Amino acid sequence: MIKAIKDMIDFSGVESTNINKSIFFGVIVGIGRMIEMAGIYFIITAIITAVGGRAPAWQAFLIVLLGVLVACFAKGHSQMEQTHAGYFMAANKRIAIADHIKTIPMGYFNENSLGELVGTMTTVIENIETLAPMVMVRLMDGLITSFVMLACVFIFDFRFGLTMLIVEGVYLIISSRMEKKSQAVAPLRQDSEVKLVSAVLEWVQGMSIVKSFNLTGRGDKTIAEALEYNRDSNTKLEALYVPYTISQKIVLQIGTFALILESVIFYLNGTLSLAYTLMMIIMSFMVFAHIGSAGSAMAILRLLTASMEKANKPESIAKMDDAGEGYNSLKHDIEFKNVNFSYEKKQVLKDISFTIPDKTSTAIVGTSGSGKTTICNLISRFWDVDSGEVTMGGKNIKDYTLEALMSQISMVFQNVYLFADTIENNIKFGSPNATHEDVVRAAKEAACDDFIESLPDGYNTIIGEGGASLSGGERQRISIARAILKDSPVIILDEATANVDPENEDRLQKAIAKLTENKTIIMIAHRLKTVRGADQILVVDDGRIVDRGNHEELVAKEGLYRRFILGREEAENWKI
Ligand SMILES: Nc1ncnc2c1ncn2[C@@H]1O[C@H](COP(=O)(O)OP(=O)(O)OP(=O)(O)O)[C@@H](O)[C@H]1O
Repeated sequence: MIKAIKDMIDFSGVESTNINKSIFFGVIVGIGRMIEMAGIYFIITAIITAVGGRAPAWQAFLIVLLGVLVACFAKGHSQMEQTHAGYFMAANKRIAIADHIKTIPMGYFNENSLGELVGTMTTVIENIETLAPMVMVRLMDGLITSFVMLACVFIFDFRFGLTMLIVEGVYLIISSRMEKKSQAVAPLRQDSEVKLVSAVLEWVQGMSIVKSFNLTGRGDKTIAEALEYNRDSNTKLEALYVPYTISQKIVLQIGTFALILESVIFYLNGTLSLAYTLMMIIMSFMVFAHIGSAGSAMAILRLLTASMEKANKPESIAKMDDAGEGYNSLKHDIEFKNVNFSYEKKQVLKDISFTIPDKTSTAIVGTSGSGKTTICNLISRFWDVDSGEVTMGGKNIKDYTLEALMSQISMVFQNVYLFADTIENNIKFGSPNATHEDVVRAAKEAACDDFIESLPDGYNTIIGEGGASLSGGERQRISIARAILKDSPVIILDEATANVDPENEDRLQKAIAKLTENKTIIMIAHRLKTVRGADQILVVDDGRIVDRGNHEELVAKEGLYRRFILGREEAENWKI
């Protein structure tokens, strides 16, 4: 239990101050309750003895009122601090995870399900958000107040103190057994909740496939299994708790009964005054409330430690080495020197070497799966090379911080992802300080100003998640506007023209020309027109550069490129 409390304090970070404040106010609540009890005792004495008329009873009533006020005031503050700590520690954790995720290699997403991360960021942290401060406060103030009360009762009459000590001792032994027992089952429950989120996420993401291939059976089966696992682990945990919570309740009821019985016996044998007897009978219903509250918190303790372990996991993923410096070269030539690269065990790039001179354009062509996208991903350090090196501006890209490197590169992907936000914010994504005028200028240059203006809310139109409410071409032009606004010296284009209808192609070509003006460009191009204009063409086959040169040089010699061109000219109307 001590370790669990220590873990919670570590997890709460800067918010531990608020939790401590909440515990402090919790103890004040206990003191308020004790004042109430003292007031009740004085009322009883005043009524029984009737010495001094009505005044002592009214004065005693004021003491009870004081106790109630102290308890209410402290309870309110304790609750406020607790809520603040919960929401802020959860928010801090989510931000810390998000910051960490930005610095880990993309390989993590190959090996781990996205749902696992989403489940951690949502359900798991939400559990901690609502439960952790409450458990800490109940546990700490419950234990502290119970011990203070126990000490007071001991001083008042050691016979009652002894009974309370035995009852609370047995109660704590049962609670700690329950806490230990739940150690094995609680992580299963957390795991099952994450699995359920994963299953639902996968099902929703693949909805179009589910519909078009009528695979409802398979999708439903995955969700049904996740639900079953969730139900079983929840039932198992609850079943484990039941005998212990029943025993806890019985022990406290016996404790209350024992205190009442003792009061009656001691009164009858003349060792306890009537006033004390009545007060003890009333107190016997109140003295165990705090230990009961601590016990119920102990039941949730393991669930919380399991949640915290899960929430801490993403931050333990090894970061990419980011110890570099800022980008201080004016040049942006890129060089691959004997680069080898594998995704897990599969080697994809094999001893690749080439140079892209500053402010020139390079088209990468090759068969599907030959490694074109991988080359682009290594330039932006989405992954690190296995051996060899990639340099930019004459320095290994690992010698720059990730932020410095990414500030030099803009990417226009084949599948554009837009965030569920306004069009303006999507364009401003890489340049948060840009003004509205800058956004409009970039949109005009990317040939998307017309369609944006025709939308009911113009630049303030909210785009559906992933850009679902726009056509492929519209999404692509917005992503070009985003890149134009960022104005980086290096542009990576991955089949940027693939989604555009012939009508818009001209405008898009102009947009791309504007984007790439005076820049170092690497493009995975499918259109002959684009490839033809490149200063250099790299022909990739099975992870190797098998040919390089400009269009004229490459068509003049026998090789893969020439075969591509001749074959595709006939087959696909001049598309590579
Ligand atoms: N994230 C990944 N994890 C594991 N293997 C991958 C990953 N991405 C790509 N690969 C594999 O690496 C090889 C090269 O992929 P890459 O995407 O670089 O090819 P490409 O030439 O761009 O293909 P295409 O023209 O079809 O887009 C392929 O065999 C692919 O299956």
